[in-house]
Amino acid sequence: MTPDDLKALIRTIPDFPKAGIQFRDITTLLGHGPGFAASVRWLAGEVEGVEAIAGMEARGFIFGAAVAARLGLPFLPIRKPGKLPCEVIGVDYELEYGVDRLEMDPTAIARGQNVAIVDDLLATGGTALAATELLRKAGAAVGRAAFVIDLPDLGGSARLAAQSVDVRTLMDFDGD
Ligand SMILES: O=P(O)(O)OC[C@H]1O[C@H](OP(=O)(O)OP(=O)(O)O)[C@H](O)[C@@H]1O
Ligand SMILES: Nc1ncnc2[nH]cnc12
Repeated sequence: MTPDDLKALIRTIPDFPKAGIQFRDITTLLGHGPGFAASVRWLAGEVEGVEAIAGMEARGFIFGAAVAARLGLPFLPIRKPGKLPCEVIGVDYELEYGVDRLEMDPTAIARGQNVAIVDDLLATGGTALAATELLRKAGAAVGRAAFVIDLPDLGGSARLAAQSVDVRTLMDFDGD
């Protein structure tokens, strides 16, 4: 399947979760077996060579865990607040339509371990930057991040690049 075939599987819902947001919904891609498989294959190819995959709750778990299993790598869940039973480190952040917090177990990775971030979508980059900060605090080397969808108008890709993260995106939606 081509990137255009995969893009055609994304559903756009206007004014969700707030007025003015064009919500790019992956539910329809996940519901298409060959499309989901092709997306996971593409993501895995972009991050091959790292030692672990980190994914952000919730949609990052879907793609991140599938990529980690495909590559035979550990998967590191970065969670929304209050979910992890252990001591955590956390970061508050802003995203396209709100504010939130991410937490992780700081003992989950070895110092210097080369970790790639995988998520469904990159918008302002708030989520991925918070994950990068957390992973680096825990001692990881974060050099790469891969996303199915980029919203380039919101600048996340440039923000991550400024933090020395090599960003890979399968498709973009720029105001269309
Ligand atoms: O680049 P940003 O502006 O930070 O936006 C991108 C983030 O927004 C969505 O997650 P959301 O917080 O909506 O949570 P969900 O995965 O639980 O749906 C998406 O899955 C990304 O993680
Ligand atoms: N426009 C958007 N569609 C889907 N998920 C998002 N996360 C942040 N912005 C989003």
